[in-house]
Amino acid sequence: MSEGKNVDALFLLYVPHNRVASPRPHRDDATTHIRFRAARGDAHNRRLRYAAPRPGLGSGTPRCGRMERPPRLLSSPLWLHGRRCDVCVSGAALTWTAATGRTRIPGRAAGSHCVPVCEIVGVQEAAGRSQKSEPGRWPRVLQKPDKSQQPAFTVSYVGRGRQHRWRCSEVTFHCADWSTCHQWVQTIQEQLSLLTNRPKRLLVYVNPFGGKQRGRQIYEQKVAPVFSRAAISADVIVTERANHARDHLKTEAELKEYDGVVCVGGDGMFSEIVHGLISRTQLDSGVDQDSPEETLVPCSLRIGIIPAGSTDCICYATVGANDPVTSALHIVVGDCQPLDVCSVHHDDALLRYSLSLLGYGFYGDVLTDSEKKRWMGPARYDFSGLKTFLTHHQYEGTVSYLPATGSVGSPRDRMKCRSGCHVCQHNSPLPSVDSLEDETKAVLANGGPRDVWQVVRGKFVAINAASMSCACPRSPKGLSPSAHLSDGTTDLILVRKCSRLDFLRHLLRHTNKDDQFDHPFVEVHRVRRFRFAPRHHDADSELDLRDGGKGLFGQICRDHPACGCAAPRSTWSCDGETLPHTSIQVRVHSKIIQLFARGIEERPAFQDPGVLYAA
Ligand SMILES: CCCCCCCCCCCCC/C=C/[C@@H](O)[C@H](COP(=O)(O)O)NC(=O)CCCCC
Ligand SMILES: Nc1ncnc2c1ncn2[C@@H]1O[C@H](COP(=O)(O)OP(=O)(O)O)[C@@H](O)[C@H]1O
Ligand SMILES: [Ca+2]
Repeated sequence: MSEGKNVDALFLLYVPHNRVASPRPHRDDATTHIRFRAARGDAHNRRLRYAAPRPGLGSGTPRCGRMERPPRLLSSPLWLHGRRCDVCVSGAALTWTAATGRTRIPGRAAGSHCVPVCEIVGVQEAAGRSQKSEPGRWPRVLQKPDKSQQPAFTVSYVGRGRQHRWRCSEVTFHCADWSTCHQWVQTIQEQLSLLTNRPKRLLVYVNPFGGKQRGRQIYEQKVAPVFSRAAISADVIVTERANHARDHLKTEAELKEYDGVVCVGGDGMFSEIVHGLISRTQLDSGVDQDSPEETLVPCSLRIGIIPAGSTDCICYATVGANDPVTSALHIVVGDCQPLDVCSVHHDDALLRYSLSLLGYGFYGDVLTDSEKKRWMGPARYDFSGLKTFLTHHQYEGTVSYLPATGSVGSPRDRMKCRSGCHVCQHNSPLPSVDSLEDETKAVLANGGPRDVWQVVRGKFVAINAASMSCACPRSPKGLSPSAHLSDGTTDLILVRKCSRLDFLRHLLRHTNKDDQFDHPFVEVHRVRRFRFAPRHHDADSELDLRDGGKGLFGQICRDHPACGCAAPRSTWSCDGETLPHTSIQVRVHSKIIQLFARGIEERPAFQDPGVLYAA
């Protein structure tokens, strides 16, 4: 969800009447455990203040900085770390302020705090002593309230750490009596139940062998507690083989029962989920995926990625961090980030879909070599990367591409895709004719902008298509730093024949601020489609590759490029999987899937500035 959508969500939260004081239906919901009941007018409740929203409010910017005061639903003095606080919840935010200047809360820059309702994870009654959360750590499991102890409730909420990491923070308020405590819990839960974008039931696939083989522990120790705090129920499947998740999604899973699908693993595991969901959606809609000209039907279920793989580039490029708790919290708050998907065909057969990197030459060779060294874990890429760099092969072929005419932005404009990205918003959906400039209308009247295929022939060290930045811990800015998540294009990077030293210079620029495209042997184009054909393309040699490219013929040519028996070939790597053909056609399909993410936040949408509403 973008910052803008956050703001919209806050507006939606304004409640048109005093819900708290009115009698309400009894609801026993196994998931949320909300029990509505009439408010009692006893002595304690008189200390609670209920306020109906005033007409005309709610038009201010609902940030936690200075703003118009939103209508309060409930406010009362409570105790935090033994000190009195004025606590208030509105449809927009939970706020608490130290009652006097002298009673400032230790460890806080100022005595006022604000948590937007849309960033509250959950609320629970929690009796007992005051509880302090440890920054960066998951709060310990709360004890069931012991009625003989002091009544208290704990609010868990999104806290922002460094480098786009989120953590589950918590604050525990102590109340004078249980009645007050119940009222607070009910009121906050009621506001949370109005957030319709939040998932309630998830289907989770865990790859126990991805990355450092910690997928299962990561889910159990870091993610499940967050889901449980948010009252999300999950059906968990630990995969038993490659493509288990894909096949289950494609044919068996009762998708209607879920609000989203989550994978715990790396980019390869995410790719399985995407293939399963896209195939299921196209099958259900009667779309022939083997036809490169078919328009794909977008998938309705959102996908969450809990990073537990080797590269985790999708997570890094869509959230800004590869941190399981951060990703779990993006799922809890119900974020939504559309993504482009490239279909990769060989003639009239779909080979795969690609979301991040489609690479031939250097990255294809790294991937092929690294697959034999899976036992090394994520380090296999460094080992195979060095080996492939030293062999320094070049591959001959023809690249044809269709430039993304009419789209905003270019690969070298340094406009990074961030939360609420205007390039992605502008480039689709297509603008209505009325909104176009006269000049554009004239071009359209003359038959539209001409789609002219461009052709490049030669020897290449690498041919890469980056449909997103492909930022990852190895290269925090990525293969194409200004590529966009959902602009309907992919950045085609051609690294022509060059010396090993020049290629090293190019690679090193992926790790510093210099422009990796600023070399005479590198060109980059933003495209909607492209094709590649290796030199001496013929059907028989494709068959060799279909056997894994490991036939005697293929091996000799790769190892002895000068033998003259045929041009050496690389293999395409598609999001970490090798393709069985070298001759391919690629087409970008815009916004076909959606993630539980919001794009990388430029600045936090909400901060805890210590200054709240203007008086
Ligand atoms: C001298 C230092 C040079 C450093 C250059 C680093 C450039 C790294 C760019 C990496 C882009 C990665 C794009 C992501 C691809 C993934 O889909 C794929 C599969 O991931 P996973 O399932 O998690 O294993 N990963 C790769 O193809 C790894 C490429 C690594 C190349 C060194
Ligand atoms: N239970 C399993 N056993 C073996 N392979 C699996 C299993 N579950 C998934 N896979 C496959 O493992 C591959 C790599 O998984 P991934 O989670 O992406 O880890 P990594 O990032 O280390 O490559 C994926 O292509 C997926 O198809
Ligand atoms: Ca893109």
